[in-house]
This record gives sequence, C-alpha cells and structure tokens, in this order.
Amino acid sequence: MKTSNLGYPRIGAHRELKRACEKYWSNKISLEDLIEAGKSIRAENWKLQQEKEIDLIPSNDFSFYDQVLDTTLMVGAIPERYKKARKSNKNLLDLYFAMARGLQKDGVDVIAMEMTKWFDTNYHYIVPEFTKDQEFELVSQKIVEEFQEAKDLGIQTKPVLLGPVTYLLLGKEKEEGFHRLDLLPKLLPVYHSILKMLADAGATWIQFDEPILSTDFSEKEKEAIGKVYNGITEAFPNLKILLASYFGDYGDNLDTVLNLPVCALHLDLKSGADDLDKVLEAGRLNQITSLSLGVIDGRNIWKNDFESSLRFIQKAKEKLGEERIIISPSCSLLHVPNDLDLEQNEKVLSTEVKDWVAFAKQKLEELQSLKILANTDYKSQQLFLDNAASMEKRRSSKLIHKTKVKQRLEHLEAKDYRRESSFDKRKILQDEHLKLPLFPTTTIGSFPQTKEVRQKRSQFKKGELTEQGYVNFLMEQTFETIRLQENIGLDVPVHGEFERNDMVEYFGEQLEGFTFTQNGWVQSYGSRCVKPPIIYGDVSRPVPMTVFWTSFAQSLTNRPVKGMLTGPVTILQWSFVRDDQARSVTCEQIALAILDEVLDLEKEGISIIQVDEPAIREGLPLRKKDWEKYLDWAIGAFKLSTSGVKDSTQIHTHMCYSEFNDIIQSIADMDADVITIECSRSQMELLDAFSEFDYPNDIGPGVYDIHSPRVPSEEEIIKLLQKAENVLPASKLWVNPDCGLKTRGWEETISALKIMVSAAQQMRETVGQPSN
Ligand SMILES: CN1c2c(nc(N)[nH]c2=O)NC[C@@H]1CNc1ccc(C(=O)N[C@@H](CCC(=O)N[C@@H](CCC(=O)N[C@@H](CCC(=O)O)C(=O)O)C(=O)O)C(=O)O)cc1
Ligand SMILES: N[C@@H](CCS)C(=O)O
Ligand SMILES: [Zn+2]
Repeated sequence: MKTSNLGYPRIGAHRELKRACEKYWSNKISLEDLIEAGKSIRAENWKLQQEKEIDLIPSNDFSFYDQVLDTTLMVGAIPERYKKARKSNKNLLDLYFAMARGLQKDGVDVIAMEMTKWFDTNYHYIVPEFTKDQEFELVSQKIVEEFQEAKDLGIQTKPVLLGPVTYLLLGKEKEEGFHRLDLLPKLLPVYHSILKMLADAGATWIQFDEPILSTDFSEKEKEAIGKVYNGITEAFPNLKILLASYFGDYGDNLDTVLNLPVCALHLDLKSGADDLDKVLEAGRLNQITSLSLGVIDGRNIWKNDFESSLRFIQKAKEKLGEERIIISPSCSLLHVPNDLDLEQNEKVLSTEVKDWVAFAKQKLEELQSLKILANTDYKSQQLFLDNAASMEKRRSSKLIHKTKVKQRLEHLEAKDYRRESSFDKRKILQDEHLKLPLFPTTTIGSFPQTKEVRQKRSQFKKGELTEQGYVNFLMEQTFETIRLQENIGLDVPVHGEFERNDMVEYFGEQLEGFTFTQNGWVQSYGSRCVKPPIIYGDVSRPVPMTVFWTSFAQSLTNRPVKGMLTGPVTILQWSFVRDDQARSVTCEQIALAILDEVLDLEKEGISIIQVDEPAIREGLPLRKKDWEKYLDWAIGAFKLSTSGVKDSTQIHTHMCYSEFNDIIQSIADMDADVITIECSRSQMELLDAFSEFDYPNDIGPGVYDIHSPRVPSEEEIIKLLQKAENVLPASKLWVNPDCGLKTRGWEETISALKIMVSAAQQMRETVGQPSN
C-alpha cells in the first residue's frame, strides 16, 4: 500500500508567498528574492511530506498565482493583448502577473484575464481564453524545473498536470465559430513535449488532474478523455499515469474512465463514496492497476474517522490486494490551512474543539497512521483507540446542540420566506422614500483595508491598543469615508467595513456555534487569503453585530446609508461546516441569525440593507440533477433572512466571481429589490442573460474591475453602461464597481469612483437618446 498526496498548500505556513508576491508587486523586493521565496516554500513542503513518509509526493502543485494560469503559460495560450507586455518584460513571471492582475506601466495598459470559481470551492482560477485559430507552444517549463529542483534535494516527486480536457473546458471561446475542445489536437503535442521532458528527467509517476469528470459530460467530452489518455499511455508506456478527479463521483463518466489504460485511478470517497463499490465490481478495473482511495477530506478540517476510512480500505484490499491500493486525501490540500500546531491560543480555538480537527500537516499524519493501521488488526491499536475516543467526544459534546435554535427552526412557516408585497408595489414605496436619481451610484461595501487598518486591528488583538483607541480609529475612518463619498457624489454611501477582518470571519466571530483560528489561512486567489471560521454547533446571534457601525455612519449623512451584511449561504460556503447534520439545516440556522440583524438595522432607521451572497453560485452542485434541491434550500435561506422587513425597506444583494447565467431564475426568485453583480471583466456578457430572461427587479452591473489596480477611463464605463442600457431599461439600472474595494489603495479608489460618478451623471443626461 502506498500513501499519496494530491497537492499541498502553497502559501507557506506563515503566508510567506503572499508577503513575497505583494512586496515584489510594490517593488520592495527583487525578482530573485521572489523566486527564492517560492523555492524555500517548495523545499519545506517536500521535506515535510518526506518526513511524513508520503510515497507519492506532488510537485508543480506550487504556483505564484494559480495553477490554471500556470498551464496557460506552459502551453503558450497567451492572449494577443499581452503581446506588448511580453515584449517589454524580460522575464516570464512579469508577463504571468500582467495576465493575472492587469498592467498599467511604461506605456502598457492591459486588463487582467477573467477570474472565476474553481468548481464549488472558494479558490479562484484565471480563465483561459481561446480563439478560433488558437496556436499552442511550449512556453513555460516550470513543471520540469520543479521536478528537477526536488530531485536535487533528493526527493523523487510526482509532477501534477492539469489535464488537457479540464484545461480546455474551463476556458472560454473569445470568438464564435468553434468549440474549445476542437483545439485538443493542437494542444496535445505540447502536453506530449512536456511528458517527454519529464520522462527524460527521470519522472515515473505523473498525476493528471481532470476534476471536470465530476461534472455532466457530453459524448464529445467522453471521447476527448478517451483520446487523450489512450494517446498518452501509448506514447509513454513507461510513465505511470494517475488520473484524478475530485469534488464528486465519476457518475456517468465512470465507464469511460474505467476503459482507460491509465496506471491508477483516484476516487474522491468524501464526495463520491458510491464509486468504490462500482469500481470494485468484478472485472471493471480493466487495465487499471491501482486505486487511489481519497479517504481523508481535503476540503474540510474535521479529523478523519479512522473506522470509516479503514472500512473503505479493507474493502478495497480484500478485492484487489494491498499492493494495488494507494491512500490519499480526497483532493489537493490547497483548500485547508497549513498546520494545527500553530493554533496555541485556547481562547481562540478551545482545546475541546481543537481535538476534533486536522489541518494539512495533520492530514498527512492521518495518512501515515491509516497506512500503519490498515496493515494490522487495528481495533486494538492505540492509534485507532485515540481516534475513536476523539470521535466519541465530539459526538457527545455539550457544545453542539441548542434546543432553542432547533425549536425556532421547527416553527417556521411559508410566510417567513416571502416579502409582504410584490416588487412593483415595493418599488413605488421605496422610490417615494429614497428619492434617488436615475442611475443611482453606490459601492459594494468595503473601502480600502490599508496596512494601517489591519495593523491597528492587529495591535488591538494583541492588547497593544485599547478597545477605545481601536474604536476611535475606526470611527475616524468611517467618518472620513462618509465625507469622501459625499464629496465624490455617491448617492448611496456605505460605512466602509473598516471594522471587519473578513466579510465571513467577522460574522463568524460574533455568532454562537462558530469558532475561529489564529493562523488558519487558505488561498482564495493570488496572494489573497481567507481564514474560514469553523461551524461546530447550532448557530444563533446573541447580540447585534453591525448596528453600531451602520447607525454611526447614518448619523453622519442625510443620504441613505446602505447596511451591509453577509448572507447565510455565503457564510456557510466560506466556513468549514459541521459534517454531523445537513448543510441545509446549518444554513437555515444562519439565516435566522442574519434575519435578527436585518430587523435590528431596520428598527434603527436603516432603509437600504445589502445581504451579500457572492457564494450562491459557488455552492451549486456540480451535477445538474442535484441543483434543484440545493437551490431550494439556498434561495430559501436568503429569503428567510430578508423577508421580514417592511415593503419600503430596500433589500440589495451582491454577487461576484461566478457565471450566473444558468441560475438566473433562482436569482430572480431571491426577490432582492436590487442586485449588484460583477460584470466588467466579461464586458457585460452576463446582462444578456438578465435581459433575455426579463429579470424583474433592479440591477447594478459592475462597471469596473476591482481586482486590478488599473483605473478605468470614463469612456470605458460609459460604453459598458450604454451596453447595459441597450438590453435593460434605464429605470432598472444602478451604477457600481464589480465588488468591494477592500483590496485597493485609496488613490486608485478615489480616482475610479470619481470617474464612475461622472459617467453616471453623463448617462442621466443622455437617457432616452439613442446611443451609438
Ligand atoms: C470577496 N471574497 C471573499 C471570499 N471569501 C471570503 N471569506 N471573504 C471574501 O471577502 N471569496 C471570494 C472573494 C475573494 N476575495 C478576497 C478578497 C480579499 C481578501 C483579502 O484581502 N484577504 C486578506 C486577509 C483578510 C483578513 O482576514 N485580514 C485580517 C488579518 C490581517 C493580517 O494579515 N494581519 C497581519 C498583521 C497586520 C499587519 O501588521 O500588517 C498578520 O496577521 O500578519 C484583518 O484584517 O484583521 C489578505 O491579506 O489576504 C480575501 C479574499
Ligand atoms: N460587502 C463586501 C462584498 C464582497 S463580495 C465587500 O464590499 O467587500
Ligand atoms: Zn463581491
């Protein structure tokens, strides 16, 4: 039996990668320093995995920004607009960062490539762009270099490649008249060149990630998988190919993969447990020699239940024999924090809850233990007994169940899930009350979280700054931000979210049933990380969470301040969720806690309340057959959290980072009075869906990309607004950025917002006139 790992967190135990990248981007360190930082993280990860006796240690799981963008650079799918950046940059890394973040420097002005959710996770990848005449060429040899780098350290690794079918399908056609899968014959030679180089360098195992196999496939897609892996195994008979899909079962694609001549097949037994029995049926493995059993949850932080994992392992062992079994996490450990040993403050993560969880390093130790136990009569082993005791302590803990919360859920009725009147009636009342101009301008909530803001919070948390000192500082920031928004001319100001570390963690910290960590960072995109809270028990809201800051901001202005909350589905999706009850139940508990807050804000005179739900699309199951059930409870939870308000209170929601076309009906069912939505990177493509569908309520399509420091021009914004006005009536349109401004600096924020407001003013003057 072998142990294997599919990928290790690459940000470093103390977010070294984040710090190095951000310093490099602001010219504080050299390229050599940045490269060195990457090298040292890789070495540390490989050595740790060697120490934990992992047999198949991954390489090329490291990335300076994103593994999909790495693949784009590897195969040379560099969009035309970066040609100038390519010429002006001597090194590939600068070109790579220009593609990820856009570039405005030395006469080059290019926007970034689109970014979207990696399957149903909170990780974001850079979307490949393809043209009809797309050519591919081997540009980056990163995978070979990193394999060699590990080898030089005496560590034989298993290079990880994003499979060509997943790579193409995750991309977008940038012009009409072709399907991206048609590019396969042109793409495959580059993959073959890379495999040849890896084979020459001494690689034995290669991991191909094809998570797209967890989604619904057409016949054409099945054929493509067949072609790719038959071709590769024929061309490289000495390479051992491990084909890995994760985040679900193989479903209808199982027959296709079982017919492939690959050496090993990975099963995600955390989200596709049924696959094991199917695969073990006599004769079904055909030419596949080994099974990789993903028994350890690569996406959640709960300690592995050895009893359940060993049952899977024993079953497979009985049918196949020990030598054909590989045990592994269900997917890359990219999605969990690095090391639980760094959590040493009991006041943050109590000893009781800490005993129930495992981070990446601990998951490697679990693999090590499972390998030992699987080869013994495990029931009497101390390793096993300790694990069983932890499981039992969690099951019977008094921390988890709250009768009051459960009773409140039992008494919910249909009327709790809908607004009193229809949108048309509400809109009349809201217009009368708010008196906003056409094309009202607003922002999505957060303003720059500068180093100073984060430092003050850090000092307060460490006890170096008093609570009063911290609150005074936040009040000053809020005061100045309200004044600034008035000066810029924004119609609906916000308080700025300066008091929040993160839009989910902040709420988690104030809700019962949640706990959090000090160092539980997980990469969200590029250098940006999040520290997801842990939901371990029944959820409730003991006291108001945001009323103080929103009311304070409202007291500073006559304009209507928009209250700012995170919605129940997003809180659920961006937390580590308890696995001892259905997600839908936990979500409903969170919805009631948010409802309490919404009603308290309304009571304090706040007449616009935004309940952000950027993660609604992300939570959508990967297979269509499971959508309805999910959408039912997810949309239900949003409605539960927002429906108790008066007709005159305007509910906004906000969504970003996803493609929403396929759930437009459900978005309409949310019945938010206004939805602000990310649109600019896709040049308002999304609005076609809203218009075709005849979306009934008001919409604020994002008019500029906030992920890039680039300041948009007024013409650009006007063009986008005209595009919007062509497909939707002006009376429905709001004007706002794509998302919150927390990652931006003040200078670019102020410039961009001034331009945005001026563009809205121009639009007001031209309403009704044909645009050209
Ligand atoms: C909107 N998005 C979000 C997602 N998920 C979330 N959970 N939250 C989101 O907002 N998913 C989709 C998108 C992804 N986008 C982002 C955007 C921005 C970030 C981000 O800025 N992350 C920050 C960390 C935020 C945070 O929690 N900060 C804390 C701790 C700050 C810190 O690092 N402190 C220093 C000390 C301070 C100093 O001296 O400088 C330290 O601990 O070392 C806080 O503000 O208190 C990031 O920096 O990556 C994430 C996802
Ligand atoms: N209100 C949040 C939403 C981000 S998705 C913000 O502005 O940062
Ligand atoms: Zn957003």
